[in-house]
Amino acid sequence: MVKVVISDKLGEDAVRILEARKIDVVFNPDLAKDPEALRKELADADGLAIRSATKATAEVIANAPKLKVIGRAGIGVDNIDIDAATGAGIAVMNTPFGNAVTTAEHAIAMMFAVARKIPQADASTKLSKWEKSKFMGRELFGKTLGLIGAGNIGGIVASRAQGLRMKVIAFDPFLSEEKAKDMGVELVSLNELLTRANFISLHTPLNDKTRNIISREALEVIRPGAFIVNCARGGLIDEDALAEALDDGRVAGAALDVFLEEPAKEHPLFDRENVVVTPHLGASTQEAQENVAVQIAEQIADYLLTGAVQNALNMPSVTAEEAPKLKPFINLGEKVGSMAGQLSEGAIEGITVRFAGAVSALKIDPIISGVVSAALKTQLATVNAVNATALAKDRGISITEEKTETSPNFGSTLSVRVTTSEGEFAVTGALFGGEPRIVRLGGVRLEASVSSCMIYVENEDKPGFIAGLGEVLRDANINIATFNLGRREESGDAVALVALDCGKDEPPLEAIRALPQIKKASTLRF
Ligand SMILES: NC(=O)C1=CN([C@@H]2O[C@H](COP(=O)(O)OP(=O)(O)OC[C@H]3O[C@@H](n4cnc5c(N)ncnc54)[C@H](O)[C@@H]3O)[C@@H](O)[C@H]2O)C=CC1
Ligand SMILES: O=C(O)CCC(=O)C(=O)O
Repeated sequence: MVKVVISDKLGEDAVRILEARKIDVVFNPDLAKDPEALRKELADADGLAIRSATKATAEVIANAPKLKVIGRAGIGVDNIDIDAATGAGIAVMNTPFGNAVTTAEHAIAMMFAVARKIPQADASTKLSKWEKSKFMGRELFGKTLGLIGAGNIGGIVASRAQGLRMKVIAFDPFLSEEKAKDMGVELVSLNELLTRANFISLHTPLNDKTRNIISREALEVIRPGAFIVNCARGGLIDEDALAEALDDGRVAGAALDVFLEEPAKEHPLFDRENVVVTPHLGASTQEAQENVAVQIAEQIADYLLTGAVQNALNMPSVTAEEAPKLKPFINLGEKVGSMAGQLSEGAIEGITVRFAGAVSALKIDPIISGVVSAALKTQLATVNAVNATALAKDRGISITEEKTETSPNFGSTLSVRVTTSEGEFAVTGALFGGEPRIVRLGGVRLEASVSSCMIYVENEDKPGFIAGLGEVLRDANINIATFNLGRREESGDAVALVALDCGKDEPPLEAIRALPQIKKASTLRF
């Protein structure tokens, strides 16, 4: 039975959805704080569903040998080691839209809270102080809001702020002028934003480029009296430098939902009058939590049960409709790619995948990933369908795709040509009743199904060879399951693909290579 561990506080709907799809669910939010218990649960788990409390580190991933998918019920994936997951062939998914409105609303609420000192006034009033003159605020109307990052959440914040009649400017190097214009947002440099904005709101992911984007230097040029709102990630602001800027009045106030270290139970910024804080509540509404729980449960179940891929950060998307159509071709691609890889000699320099016939109209990226992963397995221990194309690129191996709409003799064929330092080798396969068949091998036509233990033999086509091969196999006590023959037209050499009942035993390659007419003999494992 497929098993999914939920190690964070996810909406109960996630459990209901997974169980309805006959998935064994372990729902234990305490696991987020107990790495040892999490490791034990993950020993036989296929999926892991988390929010932000669970840290899916390289160590956690290395101890989860069956894990196929990590699903983040939310947006930020900085608590997941994506490189480690990719290296282990684990798909990493998130739910990019489920909590965006809620988080944008929190940013707007925080902007009001810090501008009108609502939390401080609330606390004082409840202490019967009635300090009316102490809590003089600032209006948002007519002010400039500077967004650092204007994607999903920043975009929603922009539209809400425009409703409040604020002028919205943004620093986002990846946002086109056209999109910014549609949003009614003026694109500016970071420096211009810092010097112009009355309110600055952060909405970027945390990465090496954005870490400390509100740096000490940024705070030196910031418009005096600006307010800063951060409902994205703690590491975006240099917290020490912010404390100083708040103290000397350069920054009028800060509203922070996120912190460098979380949970943040004690923090130097907490003592300040002009700071409003919440405990990473950006996504915490019933609506958002239902959305992300339902979405991630469905995405995980779809992936584990059908192969559909949605919102993955490390693999191409495949819809639930595409998945069943692709599955047999991915399987065919793996067999053909593996055979081409196993029969090539020398370092692989390039892999060309040619799609002919109906298959050319399908989404081919997942098939290519399967081909490349299978072809490179002979050379790279760590390759898998998730990291294959990236790994190939890394090693300077070119991946080329070719498509033709027609396939003369079959509905569809898939050909893989592997180019190496020593030459090239090509294999073509087709589906017969949904099962992979090899229909061309090294330029020779034949028709062979693929089984777990096979040998490939090239020999001078002279009488007596097959009998000799049969004797060698008989002496090794290995039964021949199927025997497929073809002939190379130009040289007249024969090619044979022989399926053997050899289990884990090695076929007697040395004895086969000693046969008089032999030119080449290789074992193939699938
Ligand atoms: N407080 C909370 O509970 C929540 C926080 N978040 C966080 O909010 C942030 C934004 O999320 P989304 O809007 O969904 O992401 P998104 O990916 O839709 O938007 C991010 C935007 O940042 C821009 N960007 C990337 N690098 C940049 C750089 N170096 N400088 C300026 N802009 C840059 C991108 O072009 C993009 O437009 C993320 O960090 C996410 O983790 C998301 C949900 C809840
Ligand atoms: O799950 C949460 O409460 C945090 C959400 C969040 O930070 C995100 O989705 O990036």
